[in-house]
Amino acid sequence: MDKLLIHGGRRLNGDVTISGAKNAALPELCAALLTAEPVTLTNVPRLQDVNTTLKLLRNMGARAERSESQPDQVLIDAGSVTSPEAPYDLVKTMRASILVLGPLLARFGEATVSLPGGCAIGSRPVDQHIKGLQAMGAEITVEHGYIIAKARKLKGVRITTDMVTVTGTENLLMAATLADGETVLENAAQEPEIPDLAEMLIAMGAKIEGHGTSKIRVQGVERLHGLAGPVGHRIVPDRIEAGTFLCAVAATGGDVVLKNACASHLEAVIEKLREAGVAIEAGENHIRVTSDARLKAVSFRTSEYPAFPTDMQAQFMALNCVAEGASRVTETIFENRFMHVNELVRLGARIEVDGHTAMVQGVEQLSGATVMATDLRASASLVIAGLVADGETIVDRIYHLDRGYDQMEAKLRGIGADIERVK
Ligand SMILES: CC(=O)N[C@H]1[C@@H](OP(=O)(O)OP(=O)(O)OC[C@H]2O[C@@H](n3ccc(=O)[nH]c3=O)[C@H](O)[C@@H]2O)O[C@H](CO)[C@@H](O)[C@@H]1O
Ligand SMILES: C=C(OP(=O)(O)O)C(=O)O
Repeated sequence: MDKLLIHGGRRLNGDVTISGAKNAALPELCAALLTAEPVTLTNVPRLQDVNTTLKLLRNMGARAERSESQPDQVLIDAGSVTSPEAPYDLVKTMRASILVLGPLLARFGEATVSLPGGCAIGSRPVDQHIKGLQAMGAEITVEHGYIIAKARKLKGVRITTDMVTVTGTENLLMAATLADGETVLENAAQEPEIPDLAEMLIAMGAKIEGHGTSKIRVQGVERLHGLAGPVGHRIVPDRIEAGTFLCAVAATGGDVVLKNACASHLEAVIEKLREAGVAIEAGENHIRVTSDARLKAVSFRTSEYPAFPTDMQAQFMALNCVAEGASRVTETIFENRFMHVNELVRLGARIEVDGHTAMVQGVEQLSGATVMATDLRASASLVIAGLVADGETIVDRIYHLDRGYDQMEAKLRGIGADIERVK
């Protein structure tokens, strides 16, 4: 099993290119199921989750391949889908597989999708996806661990989800594009990946308004067309990858330009970094981060976009571990997203958890050790901690990291980190 071997203490300098967003790529690959014509996506990150989605689409009979000549481009042709099914073997490795449910049901009138299990960060039910599709007229049963959904034709309705759900909004949005009449999604998620998905659907012929706000209106159309051409739809930059690099440079010190990064999608994180003493210059298509002195600890609370993202909680906590003073980190989205705490403590951090809150007392220095990654962003926080720790850190179980970061260790090496992948 691959591990990362890190020798801490190097400053980071230079520039690094941010990849396309995992959380936009996954729904957008699934959106290609809404049409029988080919769809091209560009700026597709090289991630295990993308490979899993491509496998899932091929398993249904679609053509889904990465271009050999242009590796950030993927072509999907769902004209040949024969089996609208997502089996447990593929779904269990990636919760976002649930995103095939809406598109399959809307286009084929049926779908059989394995229920995703819980995961390290929480139980993560999909009841809102199911309730929304039922409101649109689908008959849904759950049998033998599978969601079995049928609908001759989905119908447009007003849906108010009980909470803000990102993939729930995406599933219902995709389903609504081919429904009969108007669907209004109230309490919709506003994460930048949703307007990006909506723009792709609009380019395919969908009629959508209000994306990026909490109320999305969709007028169903008879059919969607493909998105051919060399660009097709270009995936928005990954704000969480960018935020992770900002935290890494903030922690180690240095001067780095993130290219292909969108500062306006990271306002809450950038504000907190500035509060900590990090200099950030936000350009049109880049972000420059400069950090010299020891940072000040900063308290924060995760919440739905545009507030501080839960997907940045672990990485920012790593920063607080070596900052001056005490901070309070409150997680409001997932019930169990402090799995990194015990591993950070093994590196010498001082953290106490009480329910949804972690109290972090900054220390002057962390000391390298072997630690275990438990989920995607927990892994990233351990990498950041390893980059500042004294001596050698080994981060084990990095398959979590490979799920959502595009060549993280190569990118970090490119800006001066001493990090390598070992068996
Ligand atoms: C592929 C993708 O985009 N993943 C992101 C997405 O996950 P995901 O879409 O799974 O997260 P949600 O926004 O749905 O979850 C928000 C909260 O709602 C709860 N909930 C959600 C749906 C539902 O039917 N019932 C229910 O109770 C969840 O358990 C959680 O407590 O948004 C999360 C919150 O920003 C991010 O951490 C993930 O990186
Ligand atoms: C929790 C995450 O992803 P997923 O929803 O794919 O598990 C994440 O990206 O941090």
